[in-house]
Amino acid sequence: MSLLKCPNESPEKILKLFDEIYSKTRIFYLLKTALDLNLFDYLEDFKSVEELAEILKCDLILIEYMLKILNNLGLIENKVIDGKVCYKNTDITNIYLKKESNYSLVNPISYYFENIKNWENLIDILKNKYNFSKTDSNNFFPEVVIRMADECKCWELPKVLNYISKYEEFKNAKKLLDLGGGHGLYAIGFSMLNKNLKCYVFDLPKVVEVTKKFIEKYNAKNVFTIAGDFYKDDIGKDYDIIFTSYNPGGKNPHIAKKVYNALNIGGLFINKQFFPEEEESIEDYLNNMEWNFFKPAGLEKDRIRFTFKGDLNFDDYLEYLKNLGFKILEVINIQELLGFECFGKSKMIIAKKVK
Ligand SMILES: C[S@@+](CC[C@H](N)C(=O)[O-])C[C@H]1O[C@@H](n2cnc3c(N)ncnc32)[C@H](O)[C@@H]1O
Repeated sequence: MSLLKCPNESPEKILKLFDEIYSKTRIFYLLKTALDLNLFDYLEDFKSVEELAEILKCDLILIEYMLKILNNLGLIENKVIDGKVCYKNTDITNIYLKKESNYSLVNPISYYFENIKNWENLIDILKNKYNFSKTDSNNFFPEVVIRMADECKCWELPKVLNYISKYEEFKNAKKLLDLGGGHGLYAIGFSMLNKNLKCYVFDLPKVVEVTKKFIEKYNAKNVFTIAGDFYKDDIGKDYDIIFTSYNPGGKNPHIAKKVYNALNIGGLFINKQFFPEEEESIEDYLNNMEWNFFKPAGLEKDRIRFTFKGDLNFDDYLEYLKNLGFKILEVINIQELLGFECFGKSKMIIAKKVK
């Protein structure tokens, strides 16, 4: 091996790949630390680096750099006050990154910090050294739905509620089912928009215990829970609206049939789901890998993220609904409704039972 001769290809690509990824990973852990320290809760008003380091009991130089980085990321802004550089949250940080804010995303974001541990253990997961089927869906979902509540109430929930409230069928409805409703915020919101509506949240027994707490929190007098498993149990009948959002049965023909049977003629089936149909980007591959890390009992996951055994693809699902006796009134692209895309592409189908 000669020290005087270079290999045929430069190492630039390899070194840059690792360097770029390392930089992003450092930012990831820096953000985690900022949230762990509740740093943004202290930056509602301008504070100097010294003041903040003192409050947090942290190293002055390191805090100074941390603030410079957060400033660079657009999460905080700076101003010189009495000759000292001071920092405070930008508006978006005040809304979403303070623990105590009404629209705090701190809990949903903590999902990333939990999940990254799986990637640290990837070799064990790949070699199946971990038993990732230990938990079942009844124990797995209560925590998930609390996170989803915090997340949806920031944007998706009000957008969806207001969209649906325009429908005459909604205005005239008396009985609504939120199937796999989890936290129940959709049902609670619907009951606020139509005072004559009785709303039922159907979900697994341990999840409805969480739903009840949200019902109490929002003092929702017209919202009730039904504990059950929608694959096995009766979901009730005589509904004017059946709403369902991101539930594992949302692309399943048997659940669609149950919904059809439980709806009144003229009633609406409103189904908001991810319909992942292509797998092409590195993000898709990563997400699908992650989806396969973990298989709670009671959930028949399929290979692609957000899909389950027996699911239909989007076109076949619409065809199936039409054959059952639904008229498809609208398909809404959720990312257009939200104004941005995150977590993948989802659609909301609004179908009317016509026969
Ligand atoms: C991803 S969460 C969606 C929660 C809520 N609908 C939302 O969009 O924010 C899926 C929900 O389906 C419920 N679920 C899953 N399997 C179920 C089953 N077999 N029977 C009843 N509910 C189920 C979960 O407990 C959870 O509340």
